[in-house]
Amino acid sequence: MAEEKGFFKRLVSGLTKTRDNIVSGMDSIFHGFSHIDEDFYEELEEVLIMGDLGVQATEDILDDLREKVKERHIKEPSDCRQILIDSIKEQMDVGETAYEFEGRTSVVMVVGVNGVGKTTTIGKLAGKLRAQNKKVILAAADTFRAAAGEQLKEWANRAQAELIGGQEGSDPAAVVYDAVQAAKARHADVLLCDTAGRLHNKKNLMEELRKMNRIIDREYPEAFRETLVVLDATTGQNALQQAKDFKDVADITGIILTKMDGTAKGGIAVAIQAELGIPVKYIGVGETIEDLQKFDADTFVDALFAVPEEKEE
Ligand SMILES: Nc1nc2c(ncn2[C@@H]2O[C@H](COP(=O)(O)OP(=O)(O)OP(=O)(O)O)[C@@H](O)[C@H]2O)c(=O)[nH]1
Repeated sequence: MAEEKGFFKRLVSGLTKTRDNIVSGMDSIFHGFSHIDEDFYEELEEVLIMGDLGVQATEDILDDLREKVKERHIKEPSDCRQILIDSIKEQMDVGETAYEFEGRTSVVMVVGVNGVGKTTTIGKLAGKLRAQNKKVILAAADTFRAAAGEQLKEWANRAQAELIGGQEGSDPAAVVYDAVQAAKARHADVLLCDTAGRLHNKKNLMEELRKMNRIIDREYPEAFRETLVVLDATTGQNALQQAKDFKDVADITGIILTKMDGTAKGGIAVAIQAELGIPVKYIGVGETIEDLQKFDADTFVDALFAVPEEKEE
């Protein structure tokens, strides 16, 4: 319980810039307007768009707000605050997020373009699983980028996980094949595959991912499967676009949003869940191995709209 409280506090403080960007703007609208009119909705719309909630989610949230204002005969702008909070939660609802792979023999494919924090995130995830006493193997199947393998090796050491790699420029599918054999032989709980994410050639990327998936299907049919996309929250709408692009080429089961600490663009989590219906499973909140947290939309929205002073003890 105390830990939960600490977690919420940290989340509240980590979201300071996002809060300044979205909630402060909203609150000044709720207090600045004396009645609810078109200008009121327009200004709210601007704040939501500027807060990276995305065009689609913003429209849906405001449609819902308009409807409820009408239904409930609401006159006071400030009475809209709670409706808006509930509406954001509703738009983000993707059902209960499952973390089944954490408790089963599984293969987790991790995709994401260079620079988003993919390697760091895989290291953190390996650390998290190791802390649960799982046997973890990492596959360095991002053979395209020089030094990616080296960096992953460091993380593997840190997390005490085993690393299966290949030569730079070698076939990623061959690395995955070797890693699957190792995972089976050593009775690994989770095989985490660091795969390349070069989005400029979607057809090749799709082929590459298909090839890897075929190998896993054939060689390791008993393994539970998960495909996670790593996105950099600080890139806002670009992150949303990347998620869409990856969704086009693979069956994405979850998203990891990195660099949520200190960004003003945390609203992107709303856009991703509302527009794509894919759960954000984890958020990165710093550079160390402990800085990966499970994401829960309701807690996120509550933390975003929390008044920080009130949460201090
Ligand atoms: N503040 C912060 N920094 C992070 C987070 N995740 C990653 N980083 C940093 O982002 C930088 C890039 O991370 P890498 O893991 O090298 O990301 P990458 O370049 O995507 O790796 P590849 O995809 O393998 O090329 C590093 O300096 C990380 O420490 C996070 O959640 N918060």
